[in-house]
Amino acid sequence: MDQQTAQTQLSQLRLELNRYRKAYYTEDAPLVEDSVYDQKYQQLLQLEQQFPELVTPDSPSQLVGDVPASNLAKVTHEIPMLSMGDVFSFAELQEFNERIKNAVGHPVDYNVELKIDGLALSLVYQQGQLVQGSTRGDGSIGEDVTNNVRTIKNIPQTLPEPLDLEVRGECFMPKAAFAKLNNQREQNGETVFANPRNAAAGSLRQLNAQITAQRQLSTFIYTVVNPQNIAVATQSQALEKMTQLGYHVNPERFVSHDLQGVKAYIAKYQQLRDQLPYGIDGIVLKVNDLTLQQQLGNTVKVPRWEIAYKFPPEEAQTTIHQIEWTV
Ligand SMILES: CC(C)(C)c1nc(N2CCN(c3ncccn3)CC2)c2cc(C(N)=O)c(N)nc2n1
Repeated sequence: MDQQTAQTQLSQLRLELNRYRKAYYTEDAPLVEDSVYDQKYQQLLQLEQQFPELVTPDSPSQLVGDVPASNLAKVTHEIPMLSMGDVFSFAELQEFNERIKNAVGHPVDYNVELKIDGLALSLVYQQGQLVQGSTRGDGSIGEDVTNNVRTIKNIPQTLPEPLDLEVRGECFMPKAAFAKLNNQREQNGETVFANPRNAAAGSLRQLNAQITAQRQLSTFIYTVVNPQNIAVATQSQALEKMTQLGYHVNPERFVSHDLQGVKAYIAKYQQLRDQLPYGIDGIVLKVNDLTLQQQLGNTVKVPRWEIAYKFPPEEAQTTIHQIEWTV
């Protein structure tokens, strides 16, 4: 069968199966016999194994393999994990900059960071000991993944200072680990993950931490929730301090005094994107001065002092060019 036919059949099967699932799980009114659902589902799995590049995140096969959220204990975030405003053009970044300049009354420095394509993670430490790891969830209530984060090698279990701290970052699966995992799953006749972000989410949200331990997850930490505890005045100093405390912080960052530097950074990483050993889906601009961040405050869901610039979706990856990166 050629890819085109497979694509047509797969989208038809996804439509039917998602419709059956919806009827079965939400309207509690099955449309077809289980045997019909299973037969079509097996058809989908076989086609996806033959054409893994055709797997999409909305495929019914992407829902298995990780624990349904309901099985993990819930965690309430004392400080909500806010969303990020998104823009899709440099002109919109300039508007953002103008808004900030008007609100603050003068130009400001921005800390510019890569936007890692993973899932947000919160880590709580008491007296320098890791006591809780949780996912973002809906921003207020996430899932307890403490046992699972203890298996992630670049998360410090103990800090060099007895600090009470909450840090947040992105949990991701490196591209090489993702390729290896999907090959293994294909060999074992299991479903494959559509992309590294789904693979990271499915691997982190496991009831069995031993499964997480085999998935080579990684993190980049990007914020301290209570920076007053580490005596820093800017986002860039906070990231330096977190590096000293043993956290894995993304090195591709810099402080920009104007948007020209940001423009060059965007061009550089849009070029380098498919050579990075991890997925990115844009860049993040943050007012560097933490006092100004407080003054600017947050809207209900989004801080006023940061903005994410999203790259256009990456074309389907065919090969992964790896170059040595200091990560
Ligand atoms: C601390 C703030 C709120 C400014 C913040 N929030 C972030 N995020 C919030 C929204 N998130 C989210 N996730 C799912 C649904 C809605 N929002 C996912 C993370 C950041 C994500 C990255 C990254 N990916 O590399 C980053 N370098 N800095 C961030 N900084």
